[in-house]
Amino acid sequence: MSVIYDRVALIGLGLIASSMYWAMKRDGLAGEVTGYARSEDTRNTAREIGLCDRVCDSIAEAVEGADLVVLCVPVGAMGAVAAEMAPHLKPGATVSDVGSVKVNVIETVGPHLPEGVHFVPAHPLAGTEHSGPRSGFPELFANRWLLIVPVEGSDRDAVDRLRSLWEAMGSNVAEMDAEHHDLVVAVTSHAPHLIAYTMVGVADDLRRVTDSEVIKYSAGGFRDFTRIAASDPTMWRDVFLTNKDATLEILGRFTEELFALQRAIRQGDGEHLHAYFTRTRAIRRGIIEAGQDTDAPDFGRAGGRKK
Ligand SMILES: NC(=O)C1=CN([C@@H]2O[C@H](COP(=O)(O)OP(=O)(O)OC[C@H]3O[C@@H](n4cnc5c(N)ncnc54)[C@H](O)[C@@H]3O)[C@@H](O)[C@H]2O)C=CC1
Ligand SMILES: O=C(O)C(=O)Cc1ccc(O)cc1
Repeated sequence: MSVIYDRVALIGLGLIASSMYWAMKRDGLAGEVTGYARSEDTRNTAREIGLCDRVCDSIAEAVEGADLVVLCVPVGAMGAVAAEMAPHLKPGATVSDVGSVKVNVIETVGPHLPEGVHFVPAHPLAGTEHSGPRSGFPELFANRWLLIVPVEGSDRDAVDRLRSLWEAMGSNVAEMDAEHHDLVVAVTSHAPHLIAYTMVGVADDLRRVTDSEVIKYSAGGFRDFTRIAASDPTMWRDVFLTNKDATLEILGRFTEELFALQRAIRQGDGEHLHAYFTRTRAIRRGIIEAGQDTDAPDFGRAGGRKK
């Protein structure tokens, strides 16, 4: 594949930035890629493992001359990072990010960017419970969604170029407005993470069940919860603090439904439980039949896993 950006700067060298670097380098999508992380330890690790063509000791040096700058730091750090780099951006550069929340990032980053710099926020719906510079791998984005959230006046060419980079890294790209994005991910990602954190916390509190039993007898569902609950605490603290309204809205609805199911169990209302589970099963089957579950094994269904 051919070079899409001559110079790319990655700010924050963790799971997402390192996966982007390995994917871009594997397929020759970028010329020189510079990197910066706040901690010296992280910068040294990056140098040691060859993450980035040049690891810089300041943001100014990293973004100097870059055609694309991607902010890959926790959502709560985006505004401060944008303020620090803004005076050093090349006119005509594109600034993007990979944050899990979009309204807050647009509000905190946008005002710092000078005229003539194109802001194209984005969010890869791909990740793992691992973090840091050693955790990335080039296939992370393959067959995963990448949501682009253009801001008012976003330059069409800048959006299309960023889209072509993510498509070249294997993503399926869709565009969405910021409020809608934050509500969608509150349902599909943020509330589920909080539920997993809570369930693992409950198991940990329940002294009558020992840790070894929790691990030994974990069936699929709880095992997934423990994996999710091992995710980076800083990243997830920032997600909940910055996607507050949408997450609280979904958790409010969740609690109401949970109370209704709790009452059905207490009252022995099997009809309610059966009807509820029948409805949720139909939703899952609908997703698989529509070929929208890129994770599900392909049991010969039409469409199958996206290639
Ligand atoms: N981990 C995941 O599964 C996904 C994460 N995201 C988003 O991507 C972003 C990055 O996440 P990860 O790569 O997972 O995080 P990570 O924890 O692996 O890496 C974050 C990096 O940012 C650096 N950093 C933190 N504060 C900084 C600051 N003020 N200035 C410069 N560097 C700073 C850290 O040292 C670290 O190198 C977050 O905004 C997150 O919401 C998006 C999709 C999936
Ligand atoms: O590891 C998992 O199950 C995830 O859900 C990964 C993930 C985490 C945060 C995002 O904003 C997008 C994807």
